[in-house]
Amino acid sequence: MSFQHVAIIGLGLLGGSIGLAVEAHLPDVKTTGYDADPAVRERARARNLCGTIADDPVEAVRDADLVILCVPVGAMDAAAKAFAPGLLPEAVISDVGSSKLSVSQSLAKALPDHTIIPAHPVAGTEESGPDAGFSSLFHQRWCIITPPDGAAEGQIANLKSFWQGLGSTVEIMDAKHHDLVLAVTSHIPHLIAYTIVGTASDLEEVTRGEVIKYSAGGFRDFTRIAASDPVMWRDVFLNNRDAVLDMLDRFLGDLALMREAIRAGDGEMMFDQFSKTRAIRRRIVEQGQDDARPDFGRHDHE
Ligand SMILES: NC(=O)C1=CN([C@@H]2O[C@H](COP(=O)(O)OP(=O)(O)OC[C@H]3O[C@@H](n4cnc5c(N)ncnc54)[C@H](O)[C@@H]3O)[C@@H](O)[C@H]2O)C=CC1
Ligand SMILES: O=C(O)C(=O)Cc1ccc(O)cc1
Repeated sequence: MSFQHVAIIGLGLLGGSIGLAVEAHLPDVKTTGYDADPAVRERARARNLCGTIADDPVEAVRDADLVILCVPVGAMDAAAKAFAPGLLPEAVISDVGSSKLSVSQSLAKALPDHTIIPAHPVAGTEESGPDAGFSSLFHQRWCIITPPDGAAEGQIANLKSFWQGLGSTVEIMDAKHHDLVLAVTSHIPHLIAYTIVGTASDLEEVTRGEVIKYSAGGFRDFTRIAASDPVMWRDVFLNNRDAVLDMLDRFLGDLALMREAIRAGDGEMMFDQFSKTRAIRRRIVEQGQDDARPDFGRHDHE
């Protein structure tokens, strides 16, 4: 049986978007939301992000058959402990965290008597907070579900059809593998953006306004990513340390090869490398996965 009452814990970009998407696509499913920040709850009420906004985490999950944690990965444990006393015994617990292994382990520890099926909608923007959410965020985006060993097939299928209902394509993956793949496709790109924007602004010359003035170059694309939420990304690097360090070593090795090519004037090496990466970009665009434009798909954004 599919879920009938979803509790959403954390009403920022992801939580708010889930609330709006359920209303738009699964109107028979009831939603109750909760956020630890009263100002966020107020905005959530004003925007009707959920059918009901509760002022208490225990009240928020009462009667819910699916609870989705939409808080920074470092806050999952505290958020789960706060609503635990209100849970139905049969409630399924899921989340949307950007890293999966440590979240899976901390939720299993915080809620030992419940079924936990973590997930990661690979859909987002650099914005955050209750005003950032929009109902089409998950359209034609991947959602990766990472069920622990022994999770009930029926509950996995229910979660899968929930995300399909919001417009996503679902993939099932092992949590550790997820963390390795996302380290290279999402976490390290964010780290590079944060670093290059920091490096540029630390330089004496560019602090005189030139960063902004000439930002039409490649730098501008990095500034979008580097504007992402600092709490969320701090938590991702604290919680996916091993996979990020592993992939960072690989990346730094490749960067050192590029430095050598530049030092040696090896134009052939650079041309070959840049041609390969251009082909990758063209493949992504052909597959319709170019969502880099900030306003992509936000038809209902207020
Ligand atoms: N921003 C993005 O593009 C994406 C984010 N994610 C993941 O989704 C999760 C949420 O991210 P966003 O919605 O972007 O963040 P956000 O900052 O927009 O919203 C998070 C909300 O959680 C609330 N919160 C923090 N601790 C809490 C607690 N203990 N109990 C209740 N509420 C609490 C905050 O007050 C805030 O309103 C993170 O785990 C992130 O890794 C996943 C995919 C994309
Ligand atoms: O804004 C962007 O380009 C993103 O990469 C959004 C994003 C951020 C974190 C995720 O776990 C998934 C997607």
